[in-house]
Amino acid sequence: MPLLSTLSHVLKLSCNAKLPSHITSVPPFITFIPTRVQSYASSAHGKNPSSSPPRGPIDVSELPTSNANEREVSIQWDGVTRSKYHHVWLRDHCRCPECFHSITKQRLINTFEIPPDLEPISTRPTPDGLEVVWPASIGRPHVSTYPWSWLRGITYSPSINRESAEKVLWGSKIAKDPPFVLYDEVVSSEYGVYKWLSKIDTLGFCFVSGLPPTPEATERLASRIGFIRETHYGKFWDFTSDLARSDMAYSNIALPAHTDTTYFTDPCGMQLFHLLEHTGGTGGVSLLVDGFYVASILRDLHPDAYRLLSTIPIPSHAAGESGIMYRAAHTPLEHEHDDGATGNGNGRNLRAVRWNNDDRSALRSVPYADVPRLYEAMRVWDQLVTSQDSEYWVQLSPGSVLSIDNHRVLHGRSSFSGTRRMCGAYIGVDEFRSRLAVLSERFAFPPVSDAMAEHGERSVWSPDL
Ligand SMILES: C[N+](C)(C)CCCC[C@H](N)C(=O)O
Ligand SMILES: O=C(O)CCC(=O)C(=O)O
Repeated sequence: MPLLSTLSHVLKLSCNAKLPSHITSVPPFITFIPTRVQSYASSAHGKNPSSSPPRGPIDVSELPTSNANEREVSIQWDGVTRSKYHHVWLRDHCRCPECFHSITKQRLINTFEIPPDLEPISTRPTPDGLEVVWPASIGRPHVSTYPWSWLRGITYSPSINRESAEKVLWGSKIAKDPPFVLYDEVVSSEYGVYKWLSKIDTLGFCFVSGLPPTPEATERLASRIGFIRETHYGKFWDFTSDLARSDMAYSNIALPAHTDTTYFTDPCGMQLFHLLEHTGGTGGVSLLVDGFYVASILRDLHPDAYRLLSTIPIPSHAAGESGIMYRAAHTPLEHEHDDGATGNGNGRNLRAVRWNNDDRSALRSVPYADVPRLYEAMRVWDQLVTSQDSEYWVQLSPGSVLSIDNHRVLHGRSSFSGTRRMCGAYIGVDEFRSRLAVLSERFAFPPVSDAMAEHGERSVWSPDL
């Protein structure tokens, strides 16, 4: 299902807001977009088309104009849009074979030999880009040419909103049409993996259906993303309620909505769950909650609670085994290098949700005055997480894998009786993002870069470098 129709469909599903008074009825094809749906920039991949540079060669008659002063080069893109680039920045970003390794994509130039007061001998707009001639530093002048599309896409003055693929937030109504892909397509084609990972990147989870109900098929699926992340639970896990590991996941009690491995400084990025068997009992229903959706509600309705959960690190531990003592502290709401959440509480660059109240350690370093307010903030957060509007309960079954973005979607389960066997694996967030970024170079639209579109190879001017 194309993203747009997914978007409108999911928005319809998650829309609980009342219609504005002037709208008395909405034809089925029109989607009322609740104010709460925000796009969260993720550092995963791709670029929002609106921030993408102009594609392809520029018509010579429409070349941008440029001029240089003692500090920077200004480029006038059109009548109203202008960008400025410091000379030292331009020289440092030369990507000719002398300054940048075309195969390893690593810098060769020594940044710190560039004179801080460097000025170009000349700058000239050309059909291939901005040509800059630098004074001789090693015997002869150095000529750099910067493609227009690269300069436009990387402009930092003015900076552009580099939102990547938007996140589509959801509530309980996602149950009507949850995202899924087919196992055969994922194991047989790169495009199938791209579809799968794109859905996880956009929605935070995705089912993969049509698997053989075996650990082997599940492990094969996990390896389509990258290497499995081994932890103190082992590499590929196959578990039941026998307390084989000293963690309540290895029991039959209910687990409230949480994210895993909050006790790691780098919590696992993805996890796969495959229910292989449940006999002789009931329960064990799985729970999913979109942490980004809940955070958007918290930010709009309880900004003080949002700010507290964005600024106070909460400690967690894993200490069930005598030879294990993992400890780490994270703010439950973690942002891109954005001080918005700590400053004016806008927090529009939410990067991750870290929440596991059962694994939380003693609160030992919260300022006295903040303790009551922090408990109130956690209570409000918990009320939103456990609300009917947020909770998506789903009964897993053999042959279908649940894959989750553990930096966004909380998961849990109801208690159960009988014999229940679950297998799965963790994947590192960087493995997930790298795999999706590489697939996006081939399959994303619009193409990530002209070189990829034209030659199918990664250019030194790739906007992701
Ligand atoms: C997934 N697997 C059963 C292997 C481990 C579960 C770990 C659960 C732990 N309390 C946490 O939240 O990280
Ligand atoms: O048993 C389940 O369905 C989920 C267990 C769980 O929450 C976990 O392993 O983190």
